[in-house]
Amino acid sequence: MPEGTRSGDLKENSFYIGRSEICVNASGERIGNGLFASHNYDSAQLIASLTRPLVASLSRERLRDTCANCFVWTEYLSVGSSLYVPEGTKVQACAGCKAYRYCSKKCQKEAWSRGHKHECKNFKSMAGKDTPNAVRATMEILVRRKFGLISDQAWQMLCSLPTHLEDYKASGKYEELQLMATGAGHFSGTNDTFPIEFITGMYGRVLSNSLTLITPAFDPLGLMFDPVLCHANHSCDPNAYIVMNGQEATIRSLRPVAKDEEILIAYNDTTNPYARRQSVLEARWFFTCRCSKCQKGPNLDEDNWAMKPGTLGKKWIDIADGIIKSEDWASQPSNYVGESLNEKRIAALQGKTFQLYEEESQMEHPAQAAKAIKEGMQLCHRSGLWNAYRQPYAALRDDLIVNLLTTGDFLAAWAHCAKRYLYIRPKLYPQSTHPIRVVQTWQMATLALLLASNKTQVIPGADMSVIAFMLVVETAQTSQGSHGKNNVFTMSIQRKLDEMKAEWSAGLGSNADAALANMVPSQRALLEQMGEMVE
Ligand SMILES: C[S@@+](CC[C@H](N)C(=O)[O-])C[C@H]1O[C@@H](n2cnc3c(N)ncnc32)[C@H](O)[C@@H]1O
Repeated sequence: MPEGTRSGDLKENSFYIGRSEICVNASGERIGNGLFASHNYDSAQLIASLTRPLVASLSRERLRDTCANCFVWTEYLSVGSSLYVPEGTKVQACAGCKAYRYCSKKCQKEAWSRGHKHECKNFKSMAGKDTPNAVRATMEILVRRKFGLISDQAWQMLCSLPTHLEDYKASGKYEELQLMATGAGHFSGTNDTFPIEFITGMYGRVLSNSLTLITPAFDPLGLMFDPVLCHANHSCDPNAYIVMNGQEATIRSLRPVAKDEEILIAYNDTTNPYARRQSVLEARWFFTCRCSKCQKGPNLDEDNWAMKPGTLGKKWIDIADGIIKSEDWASQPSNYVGESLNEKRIAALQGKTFQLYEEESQMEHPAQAAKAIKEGMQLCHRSGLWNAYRQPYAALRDDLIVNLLTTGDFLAAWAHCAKRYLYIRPKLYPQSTHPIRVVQTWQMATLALLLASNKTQVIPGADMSVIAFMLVVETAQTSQGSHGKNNVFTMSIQRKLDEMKAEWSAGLGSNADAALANMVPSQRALLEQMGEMVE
């Protein structure tokens, strides 16, 4: 792809596509394209904005409660999402296919002219079939191209993305790919337009290049596939990220990006240990990551254990040996720690915690999930091996907080939020404007507001309304950097802050600012004590 290529849908022409510096093979040859900055950017700046990803396909779970056009999610929202979704927002099924739902006539009309008019009957004929979203996305691409709704430029850019067909063949998944592609061609009525080999390649591109479609609060909704966004390569030490604002997708800088530097985002959780990151990237995207972080090997904070392998207690040695004997995953590369028996034992315990984490993330029932989360966290804590920030301990705690909020155990949720706020997030997300850190702090602020309104006594002397105010002030500032001033998430926090300031002024009069400033230091000190309430 020549330098200077731009997508027609871009609002800002602030990057170009060129030969990637990070996509290299073992001999250092450049084997792919990537996005490069056309200007210098400071951290927490907008690099580019797209009115809408070319294709966005909701997951099965979100099809029933999310607008297929503007992606507003309407039921059982996360704390982050419930901030900006107007109460009472509902979605209604398309009368034709009954598969897609829309929150308004306007959204339905937009989707209809974007291409749904050509695919509605296809989805109707698939009623009752549990079609994966990558197949639906492939069908949409094929239909829209067939009817001239994807420009030649966007099409060429899509077709230049790697299909990874050879990798699918090598991993024994090619036949399944062909089967799905045959279905996509048949049900979209495009098998007269595109040969099956081409459709298989396009399906391979969707599987290995699509990004996660998210809400502005980073809740996963499905996948997106876009000629520009999908040219961004991965780094475990990214300089940028994608944040959504309704339909709009923006690329923002996580740290300063120099003109002509490659724009790199994270495809997976970069807080995971080295071996885990490598194997996830290999399995899902078929590459060996040689980013600046991976080049340092398993020697960074993410790989630190809280104690030496040889000092593991007898009980844990027995548990680990039991796992090694009975479970295949104990010796998988993703759990690799080292060659000695003690390191293999640690790898087995690590494998167990990741297994529990992955299982609980799939569980729909909060009580079941809570059991697996607690088991995983106890293993991390009681074995003495894990620092609070080492994965999956930190991720289990994140899920525990959501679980406790769902079941109404607000005080326990608060204790874990305080622990995370003080001891975990500065390690995992050192930038104050890191979007995950900002969303987590907002979750904590909402909880503080709730505890304040319930007049919950967290610890003696604590005034949760002051603590809530401090957290809302913090997120109002940091969300401007993480999400941008015009993002619905940022604007809703700002509105909340204005409301709170008005309430404080009504209560304390013209001295409100000075009185609050007086209370903040002692409440901050109490908040630090709250970080010690849980293990
Ligand atoms: C979304 S595409 C990115 C654009 C792609 N590099 C291209 O040439 O069009 C994802 C694919 O890019 C490659 N890729 C992305 N990040 C990489 C990295 N850090 N190292 C090696 N290959 C990478 C992998 O082939 C991956 O499946």
